[in-house]
Amino acid sequence: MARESESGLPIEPVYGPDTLAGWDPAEKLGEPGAYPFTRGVYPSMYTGRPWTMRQYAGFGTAVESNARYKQLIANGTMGLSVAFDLPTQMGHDSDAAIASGEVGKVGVAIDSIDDMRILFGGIPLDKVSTSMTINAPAALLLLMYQLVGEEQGVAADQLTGTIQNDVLKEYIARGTYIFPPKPSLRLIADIFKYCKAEIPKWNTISISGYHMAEAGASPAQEIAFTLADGIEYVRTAVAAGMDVDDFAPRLSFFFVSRTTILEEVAKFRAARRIWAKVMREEFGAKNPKSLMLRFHTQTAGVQLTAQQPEVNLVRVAVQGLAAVLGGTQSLHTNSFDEAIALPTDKSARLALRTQQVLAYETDVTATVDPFAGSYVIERMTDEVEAAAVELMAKVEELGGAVNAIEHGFQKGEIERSAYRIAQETDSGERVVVGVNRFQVETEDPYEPLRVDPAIEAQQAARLATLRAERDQAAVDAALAELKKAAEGEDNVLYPMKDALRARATVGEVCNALREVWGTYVPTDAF
Ligand SMILES: C[C@H](C(=O)O)C(=O)SCCNC(=O)CCNC(=O)[C@H](O)C(C)(C)COP(=O)(O)OP(=O)(O)OC[C@H]1O[C@@H](n2cnc3c(N)ncnc32)[C@H](O)[C@@H]1OP(=O)(O)O
Repeated sequence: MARESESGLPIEPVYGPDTLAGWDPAEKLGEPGAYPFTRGVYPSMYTGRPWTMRQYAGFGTAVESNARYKQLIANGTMGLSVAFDLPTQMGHDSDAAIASGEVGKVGVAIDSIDDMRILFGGIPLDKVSTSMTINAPAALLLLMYQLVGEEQGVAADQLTGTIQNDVLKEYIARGTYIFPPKPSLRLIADIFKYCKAEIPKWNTISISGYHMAEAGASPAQEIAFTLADGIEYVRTAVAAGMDVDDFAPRLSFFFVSRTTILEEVAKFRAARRIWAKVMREEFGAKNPKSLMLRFHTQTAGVQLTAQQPEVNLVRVAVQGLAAVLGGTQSLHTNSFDEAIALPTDKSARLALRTQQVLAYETDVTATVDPFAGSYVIERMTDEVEAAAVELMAKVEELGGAVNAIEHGFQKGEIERSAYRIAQETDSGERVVVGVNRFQVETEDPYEPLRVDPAIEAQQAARLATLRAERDQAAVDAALAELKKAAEGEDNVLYPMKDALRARATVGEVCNALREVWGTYVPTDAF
């Protein structure tokens, strides 16, 4: 009997040559590194260079996070990935009333250029690529990174990295939005233009399905809604006067990797094929780099369990393997204790070691796209692609990603899928080892890492010093210029950079924009 995949598609007990009757490898696959990029974005893939091992980290103050980054680099990590605390993500200073209790909790607290300088102290920005998971205030953090680079003597055209900058999925699944869709999209177009002119090697956005998947989206929904968001961004930038080949090579993506290896591999391959077609056929992109869907992967946090947490090491290895077999460019493997608390030094190291085993002890990196031609993988790739394309057509019928968000479409679909998963887990139909089967009577005690609550007061004291020391008139003048640009059509990033250089804080800059653009309030249907 056929089993159902996570996307609700059939998985037959046996596939054979008939499965691929009429299937044309030239059309469906092409060569690795060539249209439609099913087999991967680079001709040599990991035989030329392994994926970037990029562990998401950050907590407490810039001092603690800087120490963690140095430890990760010493252990062999290949790129940095910064987690910011919620106040920073929402554009509030650490001493704002609304920040109370959250400072430094889920990531590092960054209030100003002073914190950013400490965060990257002793880390040469021309040698490392840095991803920053920041959305509504993405422009601010990017500019502060550029300013720190300037202080280190690193020219902007030498900087490499990524800002997440994907506000549409914040409305759908993640929640750290500030402004309404229209000014948010305008800000994103300003970022694309600024990077093209000033920081050309920067990946300007990481269009993310990960959080939708964590909220319950199936693999087909995950790629459909993510690619639909991608289409909205491309339309926005084109409408703002950019040539598609001027910004599309620097778009990047971010997906989850679950324990269901076969469907995940199919998903990654299908996503590449859909994006290549959309970019060529709908947007007329000519540069092959514009057609390449490059992506980061994080292993599925939602599949980790607080029960028997060491079992998560095994899950993460399987999930990481799926990402590598699917051709990811960059990977974060979760730490086994992440269902309980922030990773300790040891668990963060073990997570990285998992990637190193995959890269250097297995043979899956010895040949490109090892699953190509497999009856089941090629069939599933076609089926996930068809399911995703169908969902993307529904988004189009609703008028594109933003209108569909305002109708509550993506959220509703994801919630239905999440409900199905919860029901299957409750009934035992979906086995979760250690949770609904193979439990133990008593769990081993576990001592999680805790963030020191005193850091909130420390950050507030730093802010008080900063406000006393800086040239307030210069800050006020720069913020006034920023507001003027936000009211009109000038690129806001240039006056924003002047304000940040003058030591305006994250909260002050975001408040200036809030005054002009307002804030987003979800609609009832949402
Ligand atoms: C859950 C949590 C939350 O808070 O909610 C989160 O969201 S955490 C979210 C965390 N997010 C992230 O960490 C996102 C990470 N994203 C990225 O790093 C990027 O956007 C990425 C996916 C495009 C990967 O970039 P990367 O620099 O690591 O890797 P690339 O593939 O671009 O490779 C780096 C350079 O090496 C070259 N290169 C790589 N492989 C090959 C090969 N086989 N042959 C020839 N060249 C190659 C590339 O062309 C590129 O150079 P050139 O550039 O010159 O072409």
